[in-house]
Amino acid sequence: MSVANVLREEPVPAVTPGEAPAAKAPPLLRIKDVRLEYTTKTKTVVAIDNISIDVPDNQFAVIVGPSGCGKSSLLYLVAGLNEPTSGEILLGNEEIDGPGPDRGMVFQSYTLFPWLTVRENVEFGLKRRHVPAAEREDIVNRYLNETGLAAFHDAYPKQLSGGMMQRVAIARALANDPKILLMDEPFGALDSQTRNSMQKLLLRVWEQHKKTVLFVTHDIDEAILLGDRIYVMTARPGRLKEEVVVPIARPRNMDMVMDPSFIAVKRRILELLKNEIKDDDEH
Ligand SMILES: Nc1ncnc2c1ncn2[C@@H]1O[C@H](COP(=O)(O)OP(=O)(O)OP(=O)(O)O)[C@@H](O)[C@H]1O
Repeated sequence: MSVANVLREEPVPAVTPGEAPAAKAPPLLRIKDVRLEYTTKTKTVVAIDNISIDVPDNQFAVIVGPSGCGKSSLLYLVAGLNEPTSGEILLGNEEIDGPGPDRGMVFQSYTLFPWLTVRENVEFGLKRRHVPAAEREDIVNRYLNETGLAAFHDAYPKQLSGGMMQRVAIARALANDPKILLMDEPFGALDSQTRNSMQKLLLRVWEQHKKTVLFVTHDIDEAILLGDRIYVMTARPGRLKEEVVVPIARPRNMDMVMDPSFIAVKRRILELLKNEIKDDDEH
């Protein structure tokens, strides 16, 4: 559901969110005073301004914000695909200065290698790191099973639906055992039914591994369903408006979208976004 759609929903009674269990682990990801400018021939655009975020280990962190506020740009900085104009980003205690296998990426667009089978795609990073064949096979089989792909292990990407391709992308990212999974609207191109089943799958897989995730989405329901904490950004230049902790117990499922605690969090996020969405068309 888009932000605009959510904003048109009927009002619901106000409910105060309860306290979430405090995150005990120290931050795995530290984004410190980050500013990002894009300079083109004619102008300089400040995409992100002075963002500081600490994501604790084993947390599912979600970024929401108006279109063009710098969500993908922030994820690309964490991925090491671009550098901040100022500020720094630390993973563990190390400053990020380029892409690395400690970060697994899943994008909205399909990024599988078309010439490799499902199995070979999932195996790709393991092979590059010279993981022994028997171990590789165990790891790949495990993730193929967990993502429901075992029966399709010999298929090529062009034979798969969008949802199936994203399953492969998730399995491929997890097989490398990254410290953090970076997901940029991974279900944004899927129809709503496939999207729901992918959310279910991701919840199931995440409950199992509790891998730290940084997930970008426009979909507020998706953010609350998946996230432990949601970072709400302002319109461009993107700044952190508020960190909203999601006080909803796990395991979670789709039925929870009608729970008072879910609705209370949604109201809070919509309130935070209300003044930001107005500028949407300018980007
Ligand atoms: N390579 C680039 N050169 C110049 N400007 C850019 C570049 N990439 C992004 N921008 C601008 O930076 C701002 C942030 O873009 P970004 O894609 O990070 O936002 P977003 O929040 O992910 O947007 P959306 O929700 O629409 O996907 C936008 O105004 C965009 O036009």
